[in-house]
Amino acid sequence: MTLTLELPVPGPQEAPPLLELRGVKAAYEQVEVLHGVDLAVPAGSVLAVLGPNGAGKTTMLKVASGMHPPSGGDIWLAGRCVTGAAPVDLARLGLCSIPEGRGVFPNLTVSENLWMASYRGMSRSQIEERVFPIFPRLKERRRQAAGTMSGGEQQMLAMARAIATDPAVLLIDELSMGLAPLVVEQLFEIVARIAGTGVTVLLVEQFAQTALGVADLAAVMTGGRITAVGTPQEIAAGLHSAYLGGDGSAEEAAGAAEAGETPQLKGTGTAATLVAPVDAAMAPKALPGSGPAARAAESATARNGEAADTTVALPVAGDRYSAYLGGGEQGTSGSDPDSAAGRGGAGAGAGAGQGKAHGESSGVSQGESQGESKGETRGEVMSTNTAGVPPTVPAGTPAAPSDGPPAPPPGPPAEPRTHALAQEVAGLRIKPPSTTLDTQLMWLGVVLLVAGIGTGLGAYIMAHTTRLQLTQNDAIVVGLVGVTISIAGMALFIRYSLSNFLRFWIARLIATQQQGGGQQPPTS
Ligand SMILES: Nc1ncnc2c1ncn2[C@@H]1O[C@H](COP(=O)(O)OP(=O)(O)OP(=O)(O)O)[C@@H](O)[C@H]1O
Repeated sequence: MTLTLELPVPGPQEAPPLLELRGVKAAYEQVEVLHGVDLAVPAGSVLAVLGPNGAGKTTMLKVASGMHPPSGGDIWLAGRCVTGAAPVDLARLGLCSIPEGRGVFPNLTVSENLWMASYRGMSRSQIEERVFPIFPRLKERRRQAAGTMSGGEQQMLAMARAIATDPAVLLIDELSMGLAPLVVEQLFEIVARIAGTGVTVLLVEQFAQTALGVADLAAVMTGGRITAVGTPQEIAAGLHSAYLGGDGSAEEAAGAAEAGETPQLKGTGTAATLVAPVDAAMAPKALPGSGPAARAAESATARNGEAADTTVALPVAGDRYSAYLGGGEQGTSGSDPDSAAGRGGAGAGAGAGQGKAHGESSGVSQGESQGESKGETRGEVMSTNTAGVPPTVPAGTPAAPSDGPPAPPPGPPAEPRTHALAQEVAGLRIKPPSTTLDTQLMWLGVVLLVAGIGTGLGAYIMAHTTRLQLTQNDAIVVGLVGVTISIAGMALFIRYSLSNFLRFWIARLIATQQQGGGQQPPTS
């Protein structure tokens, strides 16, 4: 009898995740806080990790960026295991993090803070040219001490510094911390724009609604583990049923999303509690200008040669709606931040109600121009984008207002920097973790080597001096003992010092060959 096994063959477009945590454990002072985190971030996607206080989100990001050593598991970047790599090396490759609490230097000016990004080889003027068009507010305040700026501006500065390094992967920790909901919304909009340029984003947030609005994928972390992964809709529905005991339907979740207050996950342990209004947390808040479809439209605009409007003026309601329409024009009635917030909430509510966050909610159509009220491209804010697969836009989607210029068809987002990163990461030197015992054995090897040489020399000298006559046989025996000790010492030294060096070069050679014979660079 012949048994035939059909093994699944990966499709040609199935790229490995750009960043992956496999069974990652981490501890502080022997107390384990991550108990085996598995998470894969596809190239070019935005993955939002939600979770209550103390779940381990920050620790997870610290481990991913090399700032905290894992006590188990591995970190993979662009197909290579980078566990143990120094944070500065990962940052040089393009894995940048915006830490909780912003991490700006309060006594330095805005410009001086930005110049810190020059470690990636860019000049000061290049950094400013790159950042100021995106953050005009920072340009206005470039000579101001960072510590005297508002919380939102400081967070902007932290983001600007990360963007200045031309990152491939951005890790963002609690963007919303201590900020007003409207500012949070504006910052998340910038995140969406950054993602639209092909940057892979892993963000952790407690403000579920806004984070889900920009995410392609979402995950929930509780008690040091990832407990759910899915589309933002699935996660929103799951949270809803978990905390309210309802059926988690989108309709139910949508019902109270117009309440307007920013929801927050709170608590510790395996179950979080939601701070009121509970329902508002369930419906992902569709940020105009964010989400895969909007990013695709923006990317298409850039490809078609139009100047992509990357200026995020505050307030930015007009820009947000123009992003949906694929053009660079400002909306006609989008300058009122309050109404913008209201529209966002209403859009999210309606979207969740239909299962895919249609942004053409009544709120929008009331406040916006005729054309925008028909802009069904906004419906895809909640679509899933996995493994670099371009987000799709529903068939028959009108991409522009009927009386306006035809907008370019939405296309795939900008190419993620996967290939460049894969090449760079192949050459990354990872210093293997050396234990105290390793070091001690290495030094023992050195001591034995010296002692062996000394013994051999001593035997030679004694055999040739008249004061202490040794027979030739004695001299040979002592000499052989010395040589044996030297060889043992040399072996120990090589084992515990040089072998790490050799292993690195062999691994690098193999990785380079794999890269050369594998995926070809994308042709644009
Ligand atoms: N430096 C530290 N020393 C000791 N314990 C720590 C340290 N940092 C964090 N912890 C503990 O690790 C656990 C996870 O903390 P972590 O900050 O990663 O959680 P979090 O999900 O990011 O929480 P939050 O949302 O409040 O920032 C908590 O119990 C915390 O007390």
